[in-house]
Order: sequence, then structure tokens, then C-alpha cells
Amino acid sequence: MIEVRNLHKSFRLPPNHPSRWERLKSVLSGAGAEKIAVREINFTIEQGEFVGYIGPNGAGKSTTIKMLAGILHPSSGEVRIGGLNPHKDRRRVASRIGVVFGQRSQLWWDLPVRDSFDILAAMYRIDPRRKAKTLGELDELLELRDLMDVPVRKLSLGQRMRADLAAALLHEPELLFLDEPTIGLDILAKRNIRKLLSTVNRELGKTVLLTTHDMDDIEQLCSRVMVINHGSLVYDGTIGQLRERIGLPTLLQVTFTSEADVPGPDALPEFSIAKTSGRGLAIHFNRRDIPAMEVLRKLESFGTIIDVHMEEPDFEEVIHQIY
Ligand SMILES: Nc1ncnc2c1ncn2[C@@H]1O[C@H](COP(=O)(O)OP(=O)(O)OP(=O)(O)O)[C@@H](O)[C@H]1O
Repeated sequence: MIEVRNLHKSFRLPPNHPSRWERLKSVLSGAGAEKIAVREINFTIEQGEFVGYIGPNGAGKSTTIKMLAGILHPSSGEVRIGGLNPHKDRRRVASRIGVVFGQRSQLWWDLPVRDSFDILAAMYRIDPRRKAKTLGELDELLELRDLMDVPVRKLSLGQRMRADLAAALLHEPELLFLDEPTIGLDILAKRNIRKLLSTVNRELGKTVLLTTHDMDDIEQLCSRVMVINHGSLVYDGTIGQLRERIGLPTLLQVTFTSEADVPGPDALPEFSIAKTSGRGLAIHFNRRDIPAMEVLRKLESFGTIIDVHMEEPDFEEVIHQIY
């Protein structure tokens, strides 16, 4: 669905000369410092995937997405969306992509939601019967009926996200770019939007690329995560593998039927005891060094276990380690 090969984008920063004429001359002659926003990145996203694209501010996420959407021209390298070059085939690629920005709406602020849908349908030249059918399906999923006659500025943020999602899906794109779709929402609204996004991916079969600073979005939605830092792709894989690679400790708490006979730390080099209290024992271990099942087997040799609780390292912490 998306193929990116050696994709590179650099910007020429205007020199900081006090004279406007000198600045203009430098820009025209190609002088000025070079800022590399995206550095020779490679990835492929298959149809139906839900991929998180994360990185700190200024890492190169928006620049990548703009090149995928054909808004920016790469300095070098290649992008293919369903085999098409987004820059050369911008109109056809646009018809295959839907975009949702959490920070700004693509709907017309003072118009009722219905009018925005009408304008978008005209822009994408959607056949009226097709539009009615798609809107009916989207209404079932996103519960749009009560929003249709309300001006966008009067919608709550959660309602606006539902309307924006419908607007992005109205022309039936196969691919969805989501930029901070849960920003500013309260916990309940976040949960609701995540559920909808998951349905859009699983049931409508849309391929999704999500950029977010909310690690819960990533953890709850994405089967795969790509991390960009200083323009370079520094990780591409599952969240589980990322945790393993960083090697932060996992916490395992067990309760024995009676007070256990736990040997001293020297006899247990693979893990560290975090806490012992009566029948309870909490240990830290590293999945990189030893699988969880093996740890459990060792603990079983200390007594009969009746309860097990495991806590993975906080994803936020994992990401912090990469940045
Ligand atoms: N038009 C431009 N001219 C010069 N530099 C730019 C331009 N657009 C982006 N940059 C620079 O390229 C780098 C990557 O920017 P980009 O907007 O892609 O980051 P981002 O990962 O999307 O950040 P954020 O999370 O803050 O949105 C930044 O250093 C930015 O200042």
C-alpha cells in the first residue's frame, strides 16, 4: 500500500543576514544552511495495517506525511501509494487518502456539518447515491445524525472528531492519515474515538498511519510502531520487541500458598527481588535475558504459586529511552 525508499528531505534555511537584499541573493544562489528533516528512510506498509509513527517534536513526522500525501516533493528517494507517485499523480493519490488533524478541522467552521459533507462530496465528485449510501454507513458507525444540522463551531471536541472522521472517509479512501486524533479529549471521549478508529481499521479495512504523542493511542491501537528521531527511522517493529530491545525491567508479583523459602540474591542472578512480604514476592527481570515462563518456573521451585501479576515497563518510559 505504501512504499518508501531512501526518502530524503532537506530544507535550505534562509541565511541570517541583516540586509534583505543579501538574504534574497543567498537564497537565489542556493546558499544558506541545510536542514535535513527526513534522512534516507525506508519502510513498507501493507494494506490493513495500523501503524504508529512517533517521534519527538521536530523529528520529521509531518514532513514524511506531507511527502506521502504529495504536498511536499522529496529531495531524493521515492514514495509509492498503491503504486502511484503522490507528487506526479496527486489527484489520484488524494482520492485514496483521508486525513484527520486533531488540531484543526477540515470542516467549515460556521456551516452545519451537513454542508461540509456536501462541499466535500462536490470536491471529490462523489455520485449523490454513492454519497447517501456512504453517509448512511458512516452514520451507523459514528452516530452522525444528531450532529448534521449543528454548526461545526458548536460541536464538542469529541463530536467534532467524529464529524472529521466521517469527512475523511466520505470519499472512501483506502488509507487514513491521523495526526493527533485524540489530542485534548477527556478520557471517555479518547476511549470512544480509539474504539471508532479500531473499527475503521478492522471492519472497514482501512490502512491507518497514526502520528501521536499519546502513548496510550499507540499501545491500544497499533500493531506496529515506527520511531523517527532527528529525521532517521530508529525503530520499526512491534511494541513488545521495542520493550525488549530497550531492556527495561518487567515486574512480576507472585503469591504463594504459604510463606516461601526464597534463596538469597546470589542464587538468583537473572532477576532482582523488589519486595518480599509474607506469602508475596515481587521481582524485576529483563525479558532480554530470560523469558517470563522460565522466571515463573524458577519461582515455582520456592513454593506453590496461587496468584501471578505481571507489569510491563511503561511504554512512555521505553520511548523516553530511545529519544
Ligand atoms: N518548510 C520548512 N523549512 C525549513 N525547515 C523545516 C520546514 N518544515 C520543517 N522543517 C524542519 O524540519 C524538521 C522536521 O519537522 P517536522 O514538522 O517534520 O517535525 P515533526 O516530527 O512533525 O514535529 P512535531 O511533532 O512538532 O509536529 C524540523 O527541524 C523543522 O523545523
